[in-house]
Amino acid sequence: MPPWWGKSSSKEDKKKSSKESFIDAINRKLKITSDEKSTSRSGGSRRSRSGAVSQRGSLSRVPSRSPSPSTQVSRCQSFVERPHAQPLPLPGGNHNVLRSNSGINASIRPGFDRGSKPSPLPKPGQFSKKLDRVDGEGDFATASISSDSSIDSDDPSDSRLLSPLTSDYENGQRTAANSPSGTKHMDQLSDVNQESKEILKPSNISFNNQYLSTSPKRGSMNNHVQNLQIPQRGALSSAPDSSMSSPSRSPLRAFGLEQVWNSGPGTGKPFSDIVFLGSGQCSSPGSGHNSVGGDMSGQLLWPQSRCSPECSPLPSPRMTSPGPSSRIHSGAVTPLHPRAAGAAAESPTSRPDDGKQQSHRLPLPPITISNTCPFSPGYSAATSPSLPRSPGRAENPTSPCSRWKKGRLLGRGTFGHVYLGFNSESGEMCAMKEVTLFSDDAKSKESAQQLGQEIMLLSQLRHPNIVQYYGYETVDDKLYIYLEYVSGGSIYKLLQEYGPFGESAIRNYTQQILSGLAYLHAKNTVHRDIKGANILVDPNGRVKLADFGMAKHITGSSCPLSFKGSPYWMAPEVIKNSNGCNLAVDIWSLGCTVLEMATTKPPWSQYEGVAAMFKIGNSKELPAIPDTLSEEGKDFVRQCLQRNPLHRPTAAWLLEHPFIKNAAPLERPVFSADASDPSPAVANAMRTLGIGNARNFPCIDSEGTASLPCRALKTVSGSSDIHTPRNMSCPVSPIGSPLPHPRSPQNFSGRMSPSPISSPHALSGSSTPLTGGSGAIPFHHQKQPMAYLHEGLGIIPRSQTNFYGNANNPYQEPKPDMFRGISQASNVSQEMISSDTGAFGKQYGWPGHGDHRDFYNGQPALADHVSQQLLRDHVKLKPSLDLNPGSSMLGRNGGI
Ligand SMILES: Nc1ncnc2c1ncn2[C@@H]1O[C@H](COP(=O)(O)OP(=O)(O)OP(=O)(O)O)[C@@H](O)[C@H]1O
Repeated sequence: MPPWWGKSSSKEDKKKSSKESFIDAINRKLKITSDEKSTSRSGGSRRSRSGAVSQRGSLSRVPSRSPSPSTQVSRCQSFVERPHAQPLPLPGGNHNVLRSNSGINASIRPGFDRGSKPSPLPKPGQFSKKLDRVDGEGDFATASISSDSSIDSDDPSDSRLLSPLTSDYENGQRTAANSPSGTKHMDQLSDVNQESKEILKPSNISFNNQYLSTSPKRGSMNNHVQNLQIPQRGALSSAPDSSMSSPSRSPLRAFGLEQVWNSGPGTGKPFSDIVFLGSGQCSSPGSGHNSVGGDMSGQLLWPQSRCSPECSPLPSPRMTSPGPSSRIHSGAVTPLHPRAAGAAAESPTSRPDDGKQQSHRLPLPPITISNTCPFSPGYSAATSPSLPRSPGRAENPTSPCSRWKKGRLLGRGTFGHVYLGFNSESGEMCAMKEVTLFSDDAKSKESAQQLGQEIMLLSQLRHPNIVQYYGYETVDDKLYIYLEYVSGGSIYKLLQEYGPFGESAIRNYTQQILSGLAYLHAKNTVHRDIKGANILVDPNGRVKLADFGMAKHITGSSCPLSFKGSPYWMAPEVIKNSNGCNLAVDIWSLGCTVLEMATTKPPWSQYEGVAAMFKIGNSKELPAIPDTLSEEGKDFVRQCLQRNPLHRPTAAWLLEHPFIKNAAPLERPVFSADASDPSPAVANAMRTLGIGNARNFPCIDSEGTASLPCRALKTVSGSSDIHTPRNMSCPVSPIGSPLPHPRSPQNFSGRMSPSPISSPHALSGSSTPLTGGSGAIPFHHQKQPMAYLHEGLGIIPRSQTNFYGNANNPYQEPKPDMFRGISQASNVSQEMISSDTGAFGKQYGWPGHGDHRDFYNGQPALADHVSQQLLRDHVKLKPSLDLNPGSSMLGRNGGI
């Protein structure tokens, strides 16, 4: 028995106990009600109409089985994703195995792996030796662990750029070109270390220059893996550090200072992150793993030591999540449940007599039924009370969400891993974000609250340019968050694959990003991690904001200091810790993202991480802007990159910028001739929900300012006055559009073949330097009295206009003629805007001056008007639904 098993009993007990509290905390956070439970249970008849439904009632309440194998094995799950992992044998041949390289055409292929042979099980001793050897090599890291296991290919700091151990799991090819970099970086680390201490003095950058010392030895690792790897207070974004939670992370991939310092273009490690800890907890770079999470008191971390099993072909028994396989393309993410998957062949901790645990339906029915299955009538973001786990549930295919099977790995993030989910009954797909919960950490309660807050926030969002949240559930020690599946990958990935976008694509994508941001900001919520890696694109060219791990609802009462984001996209005020929690930080990041789309790199990428942050935070310089962008594009970027956040236009304003207004529409409309019909999956879900005529399902326009029936889209899709009807996807379709694919992103840019990543140095030679925030902007200086649209909240007299009105922001000199045409906006939008503005303005004295919108207290600001309208429309059809924003209705809608 491996040595760690000796401790597992007590630790497992402890963990189990703590997990309960963790899950309870989430459930409390999401306001579980017995009504929800009742509702979902009573939905059996309705569920029966949908293949996607679950049958909660089948759950038994048999006490939990012995915990040791399941959790141990599940932690080793990642090993099956390793490059050389063999397909697991599927006992009984009765498997529903998802194997798909495409991820889109996943199909159930019973017995697919029947001929596969498991890899020989490594002996524990071998494993220990391997670790020890690795440890010995890993002492270069003097302090702890940073970062996550994220080798998400979407991430600019993708491990492919860092290590030969990594590879493009999309292409299934190892990327060896950068192989020397890792060693080089390690060698440089000590020098860099000293340099960083200088650079990171508080006088320069406002965060604590503390290093979390931990031993690179496994002793420390033990502590890590026992903990819920989610940063504490305020670190929504900083998910559990996967390097800790998932030792599978390669040290060469570790994101810490070593990457920041070596992330310049010459290093092949662009856009790496510095990892800050919130009060000692790990936070890790965002999916880009260039994200910085944690509060300003965060601590700078050193990269992960070489404890990573990636140094070893053997899986760590302490893996908390699937390891960052460099051949994830292989689709080798086993559909087996973690308890079965890792144990069967890959894990040294597996037990040969565990066959009865090897269910092939993933995820297994939850131990704690947090909510019902997405798309099921009983589904709700709210949850039902925990239920004891039935040992027989693995064999019970009728439990909630049991029809959702975990497919290939889509990407990795700070919180965990994202898999394709497929419902073999309905054919629906979704993205399953898997987060491993370890809750014996003393601060797990707080972490649970954060995670619950993120889920709560997501559940409130519904917009065609925001990845739709469907719901969540817990299975064993894992939390699954179900999201709309966006199959096209991220902008970052497209840039890496196809090179810079053409201006037409940039305009179009930017418009959609802005639409999502306008909606988000209207809810007084800041994303805080806008960048190419966090923006997904579907095959129709529709853009979806994703990764709300750092999102924050800004309440009027407090705005804690935050140091969140991805350094190269991070606004100066965030780095300088001066009012870094404001909506305008997203606008800055958007400007960086526009440059990223134009050049494949964010601004200041010619500087290594900390130097770039220093530049951003302290220099008056603004980045070069490529001449490939039009004057309108350059101006748009200048608007976004104004150092003073108060001078940055709002998202709603920017939607009227010529760069956006003149954006060419998609070649093909999102909606076909029969555009009034939602996708079959949605229609099916609606029927299941008993909502009524799917053809009248209301949609949200891109600004979150309107709620229109889908059928209206056909009419307004050609209108330039409403920003994004053509980009609407209404409503969320877990399957995707049945429409033929319009031009692909590469066709936007006209670049069919990958182009080399342009050097920022080269760019500087052919670019127009930006000179401060108020450069030569033609319309910027044209002043005339006018009304302003503030975050979609209404026409606001000039004298009251402020881009980001709040108590801390003095009014800004308006941007007069910038959006001259706004008052001539369509009647539809005008009506929607003005009708809401009055009430809101009266009630809150908008804008600013201390009063803040509080969408979460039931006050109907315009953005919420959309949700309210949605709900009202639903209620007309289903009067029994609860309109209370805090009720399960929102979650239920979100589950469509
Ligand atoms: N809805 C989705 N559809 C398709 N792929 C997705 C989806 N959500 C996430 N992914 C993939 O998974 C990756 C990681 O997801 P995401 O960034 O949301 O995780 P995270 O843990 O929140 O990351 P971060 O470290 O940035 O906080 C993405 O880069 C993307 O490749």
